[in-house]
Amino acid sequence: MTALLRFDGVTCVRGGRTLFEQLDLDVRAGETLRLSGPNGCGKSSLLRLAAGLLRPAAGTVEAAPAALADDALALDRELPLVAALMFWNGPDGRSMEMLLDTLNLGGLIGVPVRLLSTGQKKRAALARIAATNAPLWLLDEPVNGLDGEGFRDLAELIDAHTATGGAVVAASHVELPGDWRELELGR
Ligand SMILES: Nc1ncnc2c1ncn2[C@@H]1O[C@H](COP(=O)(O)OP(=O)(O)OP(=O)(O)O)[C@@H](O)[C@H]1O
Repeated sequence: MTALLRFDGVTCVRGGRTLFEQLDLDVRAGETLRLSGPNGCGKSSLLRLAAGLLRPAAGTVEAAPAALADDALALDRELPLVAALMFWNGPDGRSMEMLLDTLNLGGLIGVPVRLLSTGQKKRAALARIAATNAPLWLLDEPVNGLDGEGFRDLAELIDAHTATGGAVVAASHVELPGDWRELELGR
């Protein structure tokens, strides 16, 4: 199996504080990894390292093309939802119609992004990730704001992604639907 993410002896320092040291990690095609641990232990920082947005203080990070969903919605707030999402629709990305349907966003395609509710924005962020053709999904607290149905929709999206050779790394304080390998930081 191909590794879509590999950390080799990675040390992460932020604001002069060492969050983790000498971390080795492999995430392969078809795998899902949940990052857990207390507030401030470095879960989001690990995702940013994987996305190439942060440099390790030591060690190396190798990653396949990645899509990150964190606090930044990264969708034009003034555009109707479907137009904002189309910006991210990679040439080999999933069909937008199928995505909107899976995430129960079909009725909102003409609504400007800024008017979406918290849970709808979360769904839109997940649609953005899935609209790219990035094999590695990096999700920061993906179920925050989602209702029970959203939880199931996320599971369906992740299953489809891993079944087609993708991988997912998610930082979450709560259990996520499906089978996840777990990495606890800050111990
Ligand atoms: N830009 C920055 N400059 C300096 N320190 C930062 C920066 N961003 C984050 N930190 C610090 O790095 C540490 C880890 O933050 P991070 O967001 O990775 O934690 P986390 O495990 O995701 O936390 P939470 O569970 O609260 O989301 C925190 O102490 C935070 O204050």
